Amino acid sequence: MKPYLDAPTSVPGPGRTALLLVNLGTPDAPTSAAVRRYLAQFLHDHRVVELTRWLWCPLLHFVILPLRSPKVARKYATVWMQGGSPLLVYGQRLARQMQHALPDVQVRLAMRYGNPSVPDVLRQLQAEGMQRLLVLPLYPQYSASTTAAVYDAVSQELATWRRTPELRLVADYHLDPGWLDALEARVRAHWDLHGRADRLLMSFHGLPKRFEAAGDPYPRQCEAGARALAARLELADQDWLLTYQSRFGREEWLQPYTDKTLERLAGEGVRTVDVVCPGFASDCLETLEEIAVENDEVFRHAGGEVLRYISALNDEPGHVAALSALARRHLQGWPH
Ligand SMILES: C=CC1=C(C)c2cc3[nH]c(cc4nc(cc5[nH]c(cc1n2)c(C)c5CCC(=O)O)C(CCC(=O)O)=C4C)c(C)c3C=C
Ligand SMILES: [Fe+2]
Ligand SMILES: [Fe+2]
Repeated sequence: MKPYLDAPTSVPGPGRTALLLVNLGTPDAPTSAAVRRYLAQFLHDHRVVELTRWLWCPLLHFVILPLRSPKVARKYATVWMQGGSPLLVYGQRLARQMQHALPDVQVRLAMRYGNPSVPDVLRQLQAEGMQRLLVLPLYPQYSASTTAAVYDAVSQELATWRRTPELRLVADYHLDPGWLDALEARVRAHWDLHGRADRLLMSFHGLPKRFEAAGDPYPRQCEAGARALAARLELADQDWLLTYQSRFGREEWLQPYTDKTLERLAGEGVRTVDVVCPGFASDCLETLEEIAVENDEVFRHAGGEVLRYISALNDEPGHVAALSALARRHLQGWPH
């Protein structure tokens, strides 16, 4: 029998209720070794890659990690910030702002893969006397590959505790009015500054098409959120498009693909596009590099003139307010 991690005998600190924000994760450094460590953890998760390990492990260890790690490390180096990876830096700023908005709750950020890890942060909270835990995965749309993987990490850690906290898990917030308000304001602020492009592209992280057939609600939630945002922005059908980015591997992913759509639009004579990525709570490699650099090149190479990337909500006051209000609602009925 595995020994359980015992609760501390005296419970210090004011916060009995904790809010754990969890994002996907990121390497500790923009180096090949650090990226390899991170990708190895990420791509071993059965929620992310469902292939049998007899097949996947040799491919991962002998082909994907050696080839991909140095390449991806070079990309991370181009977006790296003073305090680390953008995903981590913006996440920490968001957590800090939300702590101000929720002073009676201990607000922490963890990463599903890499650091600060979910087990490490949960143990810190346990040492501080946590009795109730609300987990808010920073994914507006639910997917088994992201949201459920966060649930797994939390429950795997709590399975080793003798005294577990009361637990609530947020599934998604893809139609949350406060979150939509923040997104709408973000796009309108961009338009006020730069004017409107010919099209607004709403680009979401993709998923193998197989996930949709298996019942993952992700694509439906992306569509519903995109339609709601378009309605708030008073866009006509021909003025906006929903696309999926960040394909990984050879199989078919959700379509239409972002890069192919940009090529097509340029070919049809569209000169300018604004791109917003409503599935990313924080800017990261997939927005700052893949959209703002790679897809900008794709669009211009195909004859487009300007691709303007509209940054993620990050630690904007509207985002802080929306997620804090959302957390408040989920905390209802719990004493602090
Ligand atoms: C926002 C939702 C996300 C979904 C859904 C998602 C699914 C998914 N991703 C991969 C493979 C990779 N994703 C990578 C990076 C990455 N993915 C998300 C979000 C979602 N992924 C974020 C926020 C990030 C950025 C991390 C950062 O540090 O900036 C990567 C790593 C980068 C690379 O090697 O290209 C991979 C790999 C799969 C296979 C998948 C669904 C099954
Ligand atoms: Fe392996
Ligand atoms: Fe991803």
